[in-house]
Amino acid sequence: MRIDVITIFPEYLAPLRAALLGKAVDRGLIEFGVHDLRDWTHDVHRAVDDSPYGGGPGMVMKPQVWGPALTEVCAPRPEHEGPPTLIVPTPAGRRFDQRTAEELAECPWLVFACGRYEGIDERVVEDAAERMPVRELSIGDYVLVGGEVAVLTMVEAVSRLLPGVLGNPASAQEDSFSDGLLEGPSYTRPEVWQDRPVPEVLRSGNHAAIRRWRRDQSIIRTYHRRPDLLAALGDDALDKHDHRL
Ligand SMILES: NC(=O)c1ccno1
Repeated sequence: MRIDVITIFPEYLAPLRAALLGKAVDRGLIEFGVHDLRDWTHDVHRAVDDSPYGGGPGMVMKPQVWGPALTEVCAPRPEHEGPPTLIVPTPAGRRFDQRTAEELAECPWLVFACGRYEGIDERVVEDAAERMPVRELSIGDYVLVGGEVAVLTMVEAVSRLLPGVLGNPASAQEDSFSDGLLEGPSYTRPEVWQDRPVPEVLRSGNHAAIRRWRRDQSIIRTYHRRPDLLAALGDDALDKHDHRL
């Protein structure tokens, strides 16, 4: 997978080259390109924003800067048959969740456009959508100062799903949300800590009972913390879990 990020703060994306993601880059599983939007400015002040039409607070990012930046960064690449998928992080976007991460993990090339201020002139997205798939996505119902932190979140959620990135692929299959439920509690040594023992079933060696216990804990935790996820699953899916709350 190739991932390009366009931003006015390239240094914000430094974590992309650390830890797990850095190892994935070193192993050639992911190719990153980080681009400074100001490289496409034309004036001495390297301005990327201007006042909003219609008035109002804040500034809007200029189409004459974003347009050429996207044209160049999204230009056809010999190693990719088609155009990239353009992701625009915005609080006004559709919700980014585990399903979205799984969908994006299937894309061979992603380009992230990090907006700042009051966002990017709407015509930029409209124009890009004529040449490539565009997804405006939100990582949650809150407003960040810019898209960079959202990009780091989405890139990590997507990259960890790529074959070979996680040491044990089963980890991604058993994660929270992988089956629409929250992951249950986990334990490791010692067997007793602060007079709190590890649940006996986990030490029983009875793998069928352990699977059932973990499934029960997952459904109970989801019921108490995210009942909306249970509602979204519906009864059929819960029956699959063969559980009584
Ligand atoms: N909630 C978000 O994804 C977001 C992106 C930029 N600002 O907020």
